[in-house]
Amino acid sequence: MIPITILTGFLGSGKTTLVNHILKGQHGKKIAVIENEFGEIAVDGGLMLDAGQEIFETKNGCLCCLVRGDLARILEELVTTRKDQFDMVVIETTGMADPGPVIQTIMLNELLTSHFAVDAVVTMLDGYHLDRYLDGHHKEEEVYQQIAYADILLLNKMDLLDKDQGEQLIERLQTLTTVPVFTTTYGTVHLDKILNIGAFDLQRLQFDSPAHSHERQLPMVSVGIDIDGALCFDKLNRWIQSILATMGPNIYRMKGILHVFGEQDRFIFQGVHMLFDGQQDRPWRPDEERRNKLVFIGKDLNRNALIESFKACLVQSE
Ligand SMILES: Nc1nc2c(ncn2[C@@H]2O[C@H](COP(=O)(O)OP(=O)(O)OP(=O)(O)O)[C@@H](O)[C@H]2O)c(=O)[nH]1
Repeated sequence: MIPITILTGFLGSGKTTLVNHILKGQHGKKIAVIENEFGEIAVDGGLMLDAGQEIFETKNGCLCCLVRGDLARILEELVTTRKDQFDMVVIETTGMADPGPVIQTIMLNELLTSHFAVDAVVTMLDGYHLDRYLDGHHKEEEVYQQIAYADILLLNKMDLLDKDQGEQLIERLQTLTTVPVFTTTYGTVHLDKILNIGAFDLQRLQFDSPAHSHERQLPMVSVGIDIDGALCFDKLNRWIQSILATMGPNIYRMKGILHVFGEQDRFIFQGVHMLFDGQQDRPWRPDEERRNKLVFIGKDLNRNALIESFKACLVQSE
């Protein structure tokens, strides 16, 4: 049986960072990684190493693919046409999902159950924002669900916490679940701790969320922008400052690949609430269309204001 690891975790917790760690690692294992994303515009494919086609091979021989919806089809294709090319699978679920439907997709399909076995649900947690998601006004049911489903927890972003904060979070997690908690920074974890460990426990599928609440939560929405044209860097900077100041608490996740005027390199930006990171990336390829692709995921986002204020950063709008 081929083991499947289901990697889950809330928006911006560090799942894609861990996937890149797996794809880059010289671990000698043949791993097929399947990415699944939420958001109007697919950005993760562009942020992953060597993305470009539906299934591709990375430098260390891992297979990788990007799925929007049809998980069963991709797994069937892997097992019927590429079975000798990998010996384990990692599925990265969207930050908004509880992993239940992914597990069901596998377990209710005869072809899949004859080849695959769910090995573990690994849940990535954003240590920096975790308290916020577990408490009060900003409480996120999905985070509780992802903890409840987990066979292993990875408490990530330890670089942003001091020792006491880290210990307090671990203690808090131990009141919610009995599974092992490993701490990570940028998803760096020994793969033997999370892959092919035989930790999956079907019982966890029937849990009652300890945090089930009847408070009305605002729905999570996504706003995608996909336009051509070059951006004025100064205007872009001011725009980012202003959206962080006005919408930061409501922006759970933002990410994009941008075309900055006069630059040969792609500009990548990533954000989780007020934490923002923007940097130059690899050069645009000659055959690559220089478009600006961004996605915002959050609550109570003003779609028109976001789109129109972004368009005002294009050079031709001066
Ligand atoms: N400081 C710090 N930042 C991190 C760490 N891990 C990831 N990040 C940053 O957090 C942001 C989100 O990381 P991703 O790996 O894209 O998170 P994700 O869970 O795949 O996000 P989704 O797109 O919501 O699925 C990026 O800017 C990362 O560089 C960490 O350990 N420390």
